[in-house]
Order: sequence, then C-alpha cells, then structure tokens
Amino acid sequence: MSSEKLKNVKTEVLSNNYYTLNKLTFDYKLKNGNWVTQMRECYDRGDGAGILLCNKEKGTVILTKQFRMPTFLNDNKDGMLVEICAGMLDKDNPEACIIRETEEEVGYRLKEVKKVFEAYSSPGVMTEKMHFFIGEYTDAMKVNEGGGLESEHEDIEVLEIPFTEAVRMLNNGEIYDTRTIVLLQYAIIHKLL
Ligand SMILES: Nc1nc2c(ncn2[C@@H]2O[C@H](COP(=O)(O)OP(=O)(O)O[C@H]3O[C@H](CO)[C@@H](O)[C@H](O)[C@@H]3O)[C@@H](O)[C@H]2O)c(=O)[nH]1
Ligand SMILES: [Mg+2]
Repeated sequence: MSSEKLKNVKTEVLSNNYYTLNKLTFDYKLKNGNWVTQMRECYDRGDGAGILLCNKEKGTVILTKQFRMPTFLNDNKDGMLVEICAGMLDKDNPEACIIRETEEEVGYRLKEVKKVFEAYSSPGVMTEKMHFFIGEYTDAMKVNEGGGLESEHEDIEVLEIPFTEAVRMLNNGEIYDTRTIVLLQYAIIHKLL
C-alpha cells in the first residue's frame, strides 16, 4: 500500500468475528498541499463474484431470491431480495468461484463463463471488489435443484424467468440490487437476449 498522498497509516482491528472491521488512521495530503489526519472504518470481507445466467434459445435468465438482513434493517419490507447468483471468493479465483456458486445456488454446472468487468461494491466503506460474469446455460447443464449450502443455512429460491420479465422488474423498481441492475443493463446494452 503506497501513495504520495498518504503516510503514517495505522490499522486497529475493531471487530474480527465473521469478517473484519478495521479502523484506519492516516495522514492524507489535500489538494492544497496541507496534511490532515483522517480516520476511516473499512469492512473487509474479501472479494466477490456474480453472474447473469442467460439461455438465448429460451430467452430466459436465472436470478435468485433470498433473505438479506441488512436490507431488512433499511426499508426492504420482508428482507427478500432478487439478485444475480453471487458469492464470496473464499480463496478461489473469480472464475472458479462463480462456477462453484452457480452449481450450489441454482444447480447448473457451467463449463465456461465470460468476465465482463470488475467494480468496487461500496468504496467508501468496504474493501470488496466484485467480478462480474455472463454465463450461458441450457437445460442439459442442470445437475441439482440449487438452493445454496445447508451447512451455511442458505435458503435460496431459484427464479428462471423470461428476460423481458426481468427487464420489466428492473424498470418498475422490483429489482433493487446494484449488482443485478448492472448485469441486466449490460445484457440490454449488448443485446444478449
Ligand atoms: N454465521 C454467519 N454467516 C454469515 C455471515 N455473513 C455471511 N454468512 C454466510 O456466508 C454465506 C456466504 O454466501 P456467498 O454466496 O458466498 O456470499 P453472498 O453473501 O451471496 O455474497 C454475494 O453477495 C454479497 C452482497 O450482500 C456481496 O457482498 C458479495 O460480493 C457477493 O456478491 C451466506 O449465505 C451466509 O450463510 C455472518 O456474519 N455470520
Ligand atoms: Mg450467494
């Protein structure tokens, strides 16, 4: 970690339970040349990967629906969220991660995926970088019902819906997860379906 605008970086671990919340104190050089001491809390839970699964022949996509406690705490009535299939890297590379997550969460075994971009999820507070993919699936690739890992108490509903329905949900505000919005918009822009 180095930057000409940064010195005296100190890290204090505030919480190290499931993931890690650090308090960073550092001197930062402003545009006017003055140095100021700043403090930022940074949540580190590693990086993630997400995928929009498309079936061009059927004109369908696969999304998931699951309970997300942080959204329940902030305005999402029942806490249920429609999302792309996604997961934490857990030491895998992004491609291996998203192929594993696709089989665990929605039950399809992919051979290849296409990386389309990577982006910071919430750069003011989280270290997380997300790797975004498009994957083509067919009925023949189905190997189980999906649903997520019982050992982690994942309880994921698999939604296979027409792309036109996903676009309708995007346009009328029924889809309000950023990762899902950006991949659906990618599919619209590049006329994937
Ligand atoms: N006990 C416990 N379990 C946890 C905790 N946080 C997460 N888990 C478990 O760890 C699992 C991680 O599942 P993944 O599929 O690997 O991750 P994800 O939560 O779907 O991650 C995706 O969504 C996140 C957005 O909320 C993204 O941040 C991430 O990059 C990725 O896209 C969760 O389902 C949950 O069971 C926690 O604080 N305590
Ligand atoms: Mg997941």
